[in-house]
Amino acid sequence: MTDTLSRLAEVLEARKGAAADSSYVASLYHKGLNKILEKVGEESVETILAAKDAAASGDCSELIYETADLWFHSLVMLAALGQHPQAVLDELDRRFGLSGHAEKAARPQN
Ligand SMILES: N=c1c2ncn([C@@H]3O[C@H](COP(=O)(O)OP(=O)(O)OP(=O)(O)O)[C@@H](O)[C@H]3O)c2ncn1[C@@H]1O[C@H](COP(=O)(O)O)[C@@H](O)[C@H]1O
Repeated sequence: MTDTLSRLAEVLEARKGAAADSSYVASLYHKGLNKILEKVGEESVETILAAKDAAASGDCSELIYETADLWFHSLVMLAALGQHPQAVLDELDRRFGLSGHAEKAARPQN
């Protein structure tokens, strides 16, 4: 699972030097952070709507598709800000060893 994130992170990094019209990710970088954040917002809403539909119909295929779009655009956002997905996995690993109250107390301050 983490191998997929690593390979995708490598591709996202490589797209930083690419021409705007050469790929979708390159075009997002050229449009800038606001466009990337707009896409994260759009995909969040689409994921929520797909979850509501999945709960009503029992069919989760659209929910999986939209969640992949949301994860992907979140990775583009992190890459645009110089962050690797490993940082998020490290944070989840850190929380894994903490109980609810301890986790809140131990949250790193920015
Ligand atoms: N995982 C993805 C991925 N998921 C979703 N998308 C794109 O995200 C867009 C989301 O759909 P929308 O309809 O919301 O977007 P749109 O209408 O194209 O764009 P807007 O003009 O509305 O912003 C689609 O164009 C999808 O093709 C992705 N594009 C690329 N990847 C990965 O990123 C890698 C690099 O992609 P390129 O930079 O395109 O080579 C690829 O090899 C893939 O592994």
